Amino acid sequence: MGLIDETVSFYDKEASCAEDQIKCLKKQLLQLQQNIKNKTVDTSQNPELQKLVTENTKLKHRLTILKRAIASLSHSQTSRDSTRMQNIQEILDEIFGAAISSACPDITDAPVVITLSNNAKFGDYQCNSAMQISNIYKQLGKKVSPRDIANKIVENVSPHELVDKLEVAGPGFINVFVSKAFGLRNLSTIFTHGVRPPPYKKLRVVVDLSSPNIAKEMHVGHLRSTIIGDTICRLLEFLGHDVLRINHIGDWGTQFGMLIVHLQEKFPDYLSKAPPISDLQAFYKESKKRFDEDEDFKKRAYAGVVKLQSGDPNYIKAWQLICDVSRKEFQVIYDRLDVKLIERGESFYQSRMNDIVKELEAGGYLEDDEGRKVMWGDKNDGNIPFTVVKSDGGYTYDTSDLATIKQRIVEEKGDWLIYVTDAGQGTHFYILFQIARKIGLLTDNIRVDHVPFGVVLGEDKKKFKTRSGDTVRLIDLLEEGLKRALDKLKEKGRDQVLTPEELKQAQESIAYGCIKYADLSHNRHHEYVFSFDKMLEDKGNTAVYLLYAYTRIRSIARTANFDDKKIEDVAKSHTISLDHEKEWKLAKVLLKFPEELDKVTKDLCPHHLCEYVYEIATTFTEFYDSCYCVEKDSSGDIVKVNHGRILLAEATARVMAKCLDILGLKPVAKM
Ligand SMILES: NC(=[NH2+])NCCC[C@H](N)C(=O)O
Repeated sequence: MGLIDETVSFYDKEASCAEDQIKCLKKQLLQLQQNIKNKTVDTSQNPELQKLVTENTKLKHRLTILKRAIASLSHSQTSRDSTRMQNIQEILDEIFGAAISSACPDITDAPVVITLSNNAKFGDYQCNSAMQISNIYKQLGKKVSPRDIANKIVENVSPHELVDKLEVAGPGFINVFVSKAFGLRNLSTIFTHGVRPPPYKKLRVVVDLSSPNIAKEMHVGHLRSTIIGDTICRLLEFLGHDVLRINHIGDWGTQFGMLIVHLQEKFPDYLSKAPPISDLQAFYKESKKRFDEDEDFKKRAYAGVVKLQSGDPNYIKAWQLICDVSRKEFQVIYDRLDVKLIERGESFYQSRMNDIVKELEAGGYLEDDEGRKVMWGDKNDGNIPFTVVKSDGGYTYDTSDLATIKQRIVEEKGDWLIYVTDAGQGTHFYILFQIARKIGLLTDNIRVDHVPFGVVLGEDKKKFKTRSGDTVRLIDLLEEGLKRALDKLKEKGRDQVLTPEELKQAQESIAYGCIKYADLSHNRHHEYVFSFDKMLEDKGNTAVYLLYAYTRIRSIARTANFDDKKIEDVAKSHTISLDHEKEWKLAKVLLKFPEELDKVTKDLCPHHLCEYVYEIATTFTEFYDSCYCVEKDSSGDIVKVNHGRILLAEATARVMAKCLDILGLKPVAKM
């Protein structure tokens, strides 16, 4: 046998030996998997395995403890920041997390379940982990009662300023009572440093909102996107993030071919004299009619798109003229609603679309589909592919969003991308994110959200339309809101009391406030019925109720003749009063502010915040009904002022003001 043969046979043997080992390991693995499935890992047969499993459990456990320690360390460093309110839920998660790890060292990743208590008798928060942990023990063949576990957890909770008292109740609930000292210290930061959220890691967030289309109607769907998107931006800005508010207007579609050619043919001197196209919708309809009926025109329109997209100066000029008309109309709406946006429409991405198409092509991602170039996300999930290039070589909405996501990640260095559109575009964004992951653009450290919302219905529960069946013009809608708000104010006789200027401010505050709030207070996933009558009611969770409630709270300090300066002084010399049951109840609602913000940050559903601000208003009424702040005698002279309560009322007003501000509502001093 030659040297080569010998070597070959040696490696042959090695290989078959390795193969045997693999087979053996596979068998063991299979056995193990089977055992795990049957939840009866019989390690007693194999002491080696048993050792490994124990070792593994210990390691995992140490890892959990370490992770929690790191989290609590980094948190306690920031939470010692005495200039901000703290998130109670988060603190409880941490201290109970640590206590549970110590109490149940034999369980890895034991569940830490902390909820708000729905009955003050049972404390303010509850830890409900013991029941679940008892079940886990049961599966492991150990019988431990939830109550025993709960007691053990309580023994292991290290003392914290937040916790006044812990109580084991019922089958094994742990009731947590928040301490007044903690409450007082937290609420006092409102006077020393203003209403501030707990610290968040600053992120670069790109929010795509509003995004109407040039020359087409800006409809209620765009209004929803504007309102919901604006609130999300306001929230994230308040949390200290760096937010880029992008208005991705549709300014580059094929409709421009027909619009421009129609403009050129109807107003040949458009380059020197501004064409009368202020009614752009009518102009759009005219050109669309020609486009549909006249084959020749259609051809010229298609050629027009090509000219525009290749940058022909005359076409660009015409395009700008048309865009400007729409732009001005949009701006009127944004100004009225006080929404700030950066316009960056589809046209911005023209060259970037060329680039991304080239990249996808080079990466071998594109498939030919009857002349179209398509790209799949996950082929197995039943969705259709993206059309990246049409058969005529043009790009699509899909292509433009591939460019937006790349631009926002690569150029804007976004840590978090948010797209606010109607729910009908859900699949589009689902596929977009899949593709972005597939090409390595979207990585795990970047958060992306499509924020969908349901359709707006009329009171007849059908699609929101005017009586004649046309889409409702937003400007008309806002005008009607103004008219109805004024009627409401007059009905209450406010026109007799307020100055014309005050009346106008109240009218605008109510009109725009109620339109925004009606939208925001509904779970955005559902459709909602647009009803001026409902939104202008002054009872229940409406903007009108809240704006009135807020003004009333603000006026309390005024009755005591306290101005801002005086309140600052009082805040230095007195403490917020928390003794009365209703005072403490109100205070605890205010203390929830950080966790309410956190909730909205997680699921981007603003209705949580609406429910919260409503809770503040109703709890305040309860407090005010049983606790006097300013006492006057029969002649109206002040006989007693309760400084601590005025401070509590003022703290309430400030938290409420912050919530209203995030919701885009503008309270006025008098209404
Ligand atoms: N990047 C985006 N796709 N943003 C949303 C655009 C919305 C689109 N213009 C429409 O009216 O439906």
